[in-house]
Amino acid sequence: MEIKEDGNCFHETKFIDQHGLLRTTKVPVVQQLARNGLKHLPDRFINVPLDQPVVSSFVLDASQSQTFPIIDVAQLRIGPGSEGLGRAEELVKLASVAKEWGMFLIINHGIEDSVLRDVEDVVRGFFGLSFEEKKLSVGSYMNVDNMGYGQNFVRSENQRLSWIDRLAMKAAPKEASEGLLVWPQNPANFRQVMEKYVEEARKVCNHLLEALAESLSLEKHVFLQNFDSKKSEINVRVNYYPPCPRPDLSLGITPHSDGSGLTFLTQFGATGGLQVLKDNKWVTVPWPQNTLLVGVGDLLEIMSNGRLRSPWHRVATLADVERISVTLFYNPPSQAEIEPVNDEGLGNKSYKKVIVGEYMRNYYKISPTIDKVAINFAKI
Ligand SMILES: O=C(O)CCC(=O)C(=O)O
Ligand SMILES: [Fe+2]
Repeated sequence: MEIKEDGNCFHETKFIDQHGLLRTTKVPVVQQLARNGLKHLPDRFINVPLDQPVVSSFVLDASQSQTFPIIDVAQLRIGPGSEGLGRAEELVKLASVAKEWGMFLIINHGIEDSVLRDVEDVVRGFFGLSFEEKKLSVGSYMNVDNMGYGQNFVRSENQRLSWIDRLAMKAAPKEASEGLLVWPQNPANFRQVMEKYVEEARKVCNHLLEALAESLSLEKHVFLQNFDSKKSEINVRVNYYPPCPRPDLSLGITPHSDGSGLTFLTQFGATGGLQVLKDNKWVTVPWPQNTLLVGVGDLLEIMSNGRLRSPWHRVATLADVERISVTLFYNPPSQAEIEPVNDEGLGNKSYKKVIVGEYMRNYYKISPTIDKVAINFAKI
């Protein structure tokens, strides 16, 4: 089916073509297609092989879901009496789920409900605006960092598209997006709310980086030492997945691993979109509302010399309901060099020293892809 551009409802996006020329193309605003009650999926949005429809994904049953335990962050904190069994057991659970899945759910993380509710309000506020209001509220950028309001990773005129509109910005360091209108002006408190959330999330991530190291019997600072408190980067991506007429044929995000250190996620609205490849099967992550999800990124895989692996994951769409997730990508400063931890028990190093910014540039250059190959950049 041909996609009719409805008034000005398209993302105008720039990309460098294979001859190195800067090109501009227009891609449909998915939310607008859904708002217009689209009944048939336009061909451009078919982004899975036709012989591998998304419905073949696999849901954990109750017994298997024990392999995906929820981590109680309060148990991990060091306080009076916390060196006892509770903390030790929680660290064992953390090591096991992080190694097996590359991602884990957390509760009792210390981020107030009101902070999360405010995030939900501003994000829904933004996506509740008309397209014109959204365009006025925030700029669109399609640079190497994939920022602004638009589609994910547009690289050519004719490429397949994902069933998503996304809003991406750099939240830390504070001056990272100076001069760019990447923070929505509407809702007016968007930036303030998001920055508060980001700083709360940073504390949790720092704590988890220490706990992850400890859970692997490493010195607790070995990962966290790479995350300078002033220069580390936190990029925010709000993923908006409207109801999709053919969830079997169109993914919200195609398979990828995150290029980050740690990824920190919350979701609003429906659950059941995130899937991870496990033992060669796409498994729907059993992610209930009111838990947050933390994922291992490529950079942490490198720092841990592959003891932790960044999971290969994707996002399925849903037929009747919208889903929103907010992803924080927590990275060491882009000038920082990272290398696998020095640990006798690990044997040979499988990854080399890399500069974070160079790793990320390569990651963006070759993503999206059909396999986890970006990490080869750091493999020995
Ligand atoms: O929407 C989700 O649950 C996951 C999003 C994701 O994988 C990403 O933003 O990298
Ligand atoms: Fe991801």
